[in-house]
Amino acid sequence: MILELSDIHKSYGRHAALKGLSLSVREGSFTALLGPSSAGKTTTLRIIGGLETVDRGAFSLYGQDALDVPVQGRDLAMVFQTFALYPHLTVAENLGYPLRRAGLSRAETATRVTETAEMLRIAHRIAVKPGQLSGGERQRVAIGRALIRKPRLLLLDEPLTNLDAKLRDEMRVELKRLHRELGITMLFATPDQLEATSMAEQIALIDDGRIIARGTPDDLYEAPRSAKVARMLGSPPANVVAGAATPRGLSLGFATLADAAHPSGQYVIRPNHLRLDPAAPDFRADVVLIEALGDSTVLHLEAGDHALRCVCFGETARTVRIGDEVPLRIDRDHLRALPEP
Ligand SMILES: Nc1ncnc2c1ncn2[C@@H]1O[C@H](COP(=O)(O)OP(=O)(O)OP(=O)(O)O)[C@@H](O)[C@H]1O
Repeated sequence: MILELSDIHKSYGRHAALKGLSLSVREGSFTALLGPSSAGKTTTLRIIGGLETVDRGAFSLYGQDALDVPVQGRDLAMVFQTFALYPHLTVAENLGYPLRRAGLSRAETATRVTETAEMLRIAHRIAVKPGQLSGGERQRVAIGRALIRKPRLLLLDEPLTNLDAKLRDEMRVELKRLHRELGITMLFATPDQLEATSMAEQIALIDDGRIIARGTPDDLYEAPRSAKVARMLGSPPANVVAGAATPRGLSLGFATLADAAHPSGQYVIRPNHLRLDPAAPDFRADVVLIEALGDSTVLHLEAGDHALRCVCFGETARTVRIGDEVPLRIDRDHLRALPEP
C-alpha cells in the first residue's frame, strides 16, 4: 500500500469532521473518495497532503509513518477545486514555478514545461496568462503544475466541479488517460458518483467522517452492503424497500411476488429494473413526476406510501403523463437482498 490511514479522528473545535476514518490506497491505482458534501473528503486529502494535523490515528506513506513528515518531504502533489494560478505569470511560468523553486536550472525547467504542456495538450497556450484561458485550460495548467515535479501520489480535490458539463466529460477522459500513461497513484475526491464510477478502479465511500464501503465500482453497485451504499451508487438512486416473507410470497407492501422464495429483509430495486409492463404487472403506481432525459425517461412513482423511481426506455414511456396510473413489473433476476445489518 502506498498510503494507509487508520482510525483517523479530526475535530474542528467541537465539530468532529473525521470519526475513525480508515483508508488504504494501492500503488499505481486510481481511487475515488466519493461522498456527499461535508462528509470529510477535503479534510482527508489535506491530512494526507500535510496541510492538516490529526487528533488521533495512524498514517503511513510509502510504508513509513508519515504523521510528522513535513509537506515537502511527502513526494505528493495536490490539485484543488479552485485551481488557483498566478495571474501575473504566463502558463509556462506557472508550470515551471514549482521546479524553479526546487532549484532546477532554467534549461531543465524549460524542457519539463514543454513536455508537461504537450502531455496536457496546452502547448499552444504556453505564452498567455491565466486570464486568457478557458476554464478547462486553466484546469489543465493546474494539473500540469501538480504533475511537473513527477510526484509519486497525486491528490485531486473535486477538480472538475467548477467546469461546465461538456468540459467535465472531456477532463474525465483526460485524467484517465494521464493515469494510464503516467502510472501515477491518484486519489480523487468527488461528490459525483458518475465521476467516481467512470474514472476510478477503486471507490472508497465516505459518509459522516468514516469510510462506509470500498471496492470496485461494479462490486459496490452489484452487491451493496447497506441501503446507504445502494443509494450512493447508481443514478437515479436505487429504490430500497422492506420485504416480508409470507405464505403468498415476498410482500413488499405495494406488491407481492408469489413466484419467488425470498427471505424477509431489505431489497434493492434499481430504477432500471422496474419496467412498464401492461401484460404481466406486479403492481400499479401513480406517476407524480416525469424527467425526460432524451434517450430515457425517469418516472417518479407512488405506490401506496412508497415513493419509487423507474427508468424507462423507448416510445411507451413518452406517452406517460403525470397523474397516470401505470402497470409495473419488477425484474426478478436483479432483485437484490441487502445483508443483515
Ligand atoms: N477549518 C475548518 N473549521 C471548522 N470546520 C471545518 C473546517 N474544515 C472543515 N470543517 C467541517 O468539517 C466537515 C468536513 O468538511 P470537508 O471539507 O472535509 O468535507 P467535504 O466532504 O470535502 O465537503 P465538500 O464536498 O462540501 O467540500 C464539515 O462539516 C466542515 O464544515
